[in-house]
Amino acid sequence: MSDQKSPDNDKIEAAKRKAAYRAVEDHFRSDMQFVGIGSGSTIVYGVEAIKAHLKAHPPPERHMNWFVPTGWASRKVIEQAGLTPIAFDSVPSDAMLEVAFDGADEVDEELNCIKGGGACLFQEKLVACRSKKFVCIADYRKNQKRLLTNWPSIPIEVAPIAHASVLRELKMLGSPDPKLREHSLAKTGPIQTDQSFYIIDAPFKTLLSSLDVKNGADGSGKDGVWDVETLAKRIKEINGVLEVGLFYGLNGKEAQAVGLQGGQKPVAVYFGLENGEISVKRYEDVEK
Ligand SMILES: O=C(CO)[C@H](O)[C@H](O)COP(=O)(O)O
Repeated sequence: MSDQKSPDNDKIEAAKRKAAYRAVEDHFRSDMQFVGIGSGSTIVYGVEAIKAHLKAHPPPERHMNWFVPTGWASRKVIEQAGLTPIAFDSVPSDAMLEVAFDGADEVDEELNCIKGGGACLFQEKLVACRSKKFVCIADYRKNQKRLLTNWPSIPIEVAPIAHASVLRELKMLGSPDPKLREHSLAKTGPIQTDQSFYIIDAPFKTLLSSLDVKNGADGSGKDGVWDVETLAKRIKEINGVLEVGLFYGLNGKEAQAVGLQGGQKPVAVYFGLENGEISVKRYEDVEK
């Protein structure tokens, strides 16, 4: 039976909504031209907040706000709010997105994220990396010291023809039981992404951070213990993998400071808390 109306669920939804409004208040302006919109249940509140902001602060005359979706569902959310979508590949090549708002499945204390619970990780990473800044919105359940604490597995997008060999290689990397994601009605088969690819969910031991490695921990995969960056790169090397749902490395501001286009990590994560407050983790405050 669904727990859609349980008090816990109400608390979670209220936390997401509050975090979304604060993130939009801090990072959205009506004169922005290209804005990325992620996927999932939390970003729906982000779009609601953007719509409210535009109503209260209309854009300059003849100015267009374009919203770049990260998949079919995200495009629907944009359209239903009466906002104007633009496909990622229609954004002019000399333009950056001013900001991208998106959710996450889990966030660690370095702001590394697991994404892809909703199977949209490939386009979410494209959009994050084309944005001056990725701003993440989440509720208190997602806030953990290390990745794979509460969230059980890493979503990986794979070419259908390669799924069996990718499963095999993931086991060789120490994932005890990687699984092809299927529809809840199993007879309809594996779920397909917006690229018509499959998703594999691969559990691993709780991941180390880059600070752990700096402090001497071994994240090379020996005994099945990995750090976020080493594992993400190793999985991405597997033939047939399109993208891995670990967002790590530089964020947009850090990337631009060294002459790169953009980064995978958020510049800030807005967590809605159980008590109705908001906790903001900013990259400036992360111990390096
Ligand atoms: O990565 C994602 C989709 O692929 C989502 O951002 C992530 O799964 C969070 O979703 P929700 O806001 O529903 O908890």
